[in-house]
Amino acid sequence: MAKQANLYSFSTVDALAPALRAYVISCQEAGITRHGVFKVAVSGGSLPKTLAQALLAPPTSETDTVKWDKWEIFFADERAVALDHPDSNYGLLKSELLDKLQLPEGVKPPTVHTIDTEVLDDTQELADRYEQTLVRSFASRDSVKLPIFDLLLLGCGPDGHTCSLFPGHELLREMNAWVAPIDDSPKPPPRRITLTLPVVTHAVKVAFVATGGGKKEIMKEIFEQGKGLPCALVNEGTGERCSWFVDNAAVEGVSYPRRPFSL
Ligand SMILES: O=C(O)[C@H](O)[C@@H](O)[C@H](O)[C@H](O)COP(=O)(O)O
Repeated sequence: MAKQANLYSFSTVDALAPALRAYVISCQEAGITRHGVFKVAVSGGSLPKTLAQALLAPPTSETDTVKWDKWEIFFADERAVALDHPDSNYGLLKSELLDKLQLPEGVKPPTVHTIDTEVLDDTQELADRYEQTLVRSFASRDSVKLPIFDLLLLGCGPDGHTCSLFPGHELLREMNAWVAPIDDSPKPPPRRITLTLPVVTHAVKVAFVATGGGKKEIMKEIFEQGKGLPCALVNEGTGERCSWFVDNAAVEGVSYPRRPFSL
């Protein structure tokens, strides 16, 4: 039987954060070994806050280092708004994490790939331009069928959506584009762009962060039934390459086996 997603559950977000940090750093090291940089995409929602808690903590050993200068940060999904708009995922990551980095002198900040805000009125063009950004980073679209992120850091919505891939939406069937527009997102704001499912499932590693009791019903559905929910499709498409970092409240009553966290 194919190996399944890892479910790591912690008593609190405070207990989850150090494990998430260790996991991200191990993905960073693998990325640097593979191609000299760490290519990671992040979502919006509550993720940037938890990520900041994990990554802004002081190092506990010599190898426990976030090598920011090697990071290339992309957005797993982004809202079609200006970068300083309160709905911007970039804006959220900036205020929660990027603005708080204390880089030693001479260390360059991470490279952050934002959307092209010149074309906010046209989500197809916005998606196409973001795809071109990916093409430039991941080599030409002709030579690479799909980009391979070192890590995707994702959230899980109360309806089982992830990135801006919503249950039952036609975007789940998109097999060609790397980045797609959506104009009718059920979660506001409606106009967004998102990585497509094949890109998500092609990543070296995928990590979900889901916390709080508000997630327990959907976690039951994802892990016990699946029913074509976007998060379940990611689990199926990635198997053991996928890891869930959750708190106990989010998986109360979920029968899927938890694993003790280890790298
Ligand atoms: O921009 C977005 O809306 C997100 O990328 C979205 O996919 C988010 O990750 C989930 O809705 C979970 O959000 P929470 O972590 O806040 O529940």
